[in-house]
Amino acid sequence: MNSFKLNLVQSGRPSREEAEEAVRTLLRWAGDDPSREGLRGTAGRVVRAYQEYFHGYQENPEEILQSTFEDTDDYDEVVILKDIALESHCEHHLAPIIGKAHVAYLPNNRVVGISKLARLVDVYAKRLTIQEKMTAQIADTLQRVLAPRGVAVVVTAEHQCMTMRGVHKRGVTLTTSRLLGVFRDDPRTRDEFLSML
Ligand SMILES: Nc1nc2c(ncn2[C@@H]2O[C@H](COP(=O)(O)OP(=O)(O)OP(=O)(O)O)[C@@H](O)[C@H]2O)c(=O)[nH]1
Ligand SMILES: [Zn+2]
Repeated sequence: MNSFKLNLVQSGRPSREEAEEAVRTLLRWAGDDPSREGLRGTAGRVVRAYQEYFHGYQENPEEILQSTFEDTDDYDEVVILKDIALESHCEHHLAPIIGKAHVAYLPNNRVVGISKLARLVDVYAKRLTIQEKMTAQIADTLQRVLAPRGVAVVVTAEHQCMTMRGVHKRGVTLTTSRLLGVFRDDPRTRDEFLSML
């Protein structure tokens, strides 16, 4: 989502009290009484949890990648950050998506602090999404901002909407990838990346 669309979403944002009331409505819909003692604080907790689950809407992924280092002694090999824990939610059922992301790039003079790669994953994961879109967004943003010689992103995750409900299939993982630049065009670089995973 670009910043213009993001602002539109934000300007229509309900108040915290309205969000809590919506949670109480869902609790009544489930068949319970939101005013009973055990549930009295639940609406507030759920809204605070939503702030965590969806904090990616408040962040600008391009800003995260702004601080780069150029003093690398001409380092020109693949940089790969593996096994980045990924916590997201599907946009169809608001159910958790739990998995891992692997992010690689081949620098073109500039490198970025490795924590920023993990932060970039989080920005897109902490929004409502589907895995294909999240994978593409992570890769495309890296390519656009750092302009490296190539980018590769692989995400493997389990979708709770397939385990807790619906088709009820446990232990199924979905793998998605986006390869750009040399990772797409040069089989040796692609193989090197895949063998490092
Ligand atoms: N491609 C893709 N599909 C997803 C992702 N997350 C959830 N889905 C799927 O989105 C689909 C939504 O399908 P619908 O038929 O509209 O919804 P539904 O009736 O709840 O579907 P079931 O899950 O089959 O019960 C389901 O097949 C989900 O498995 C994702 O990240 N990528
Ligand atoms: Zn889903």
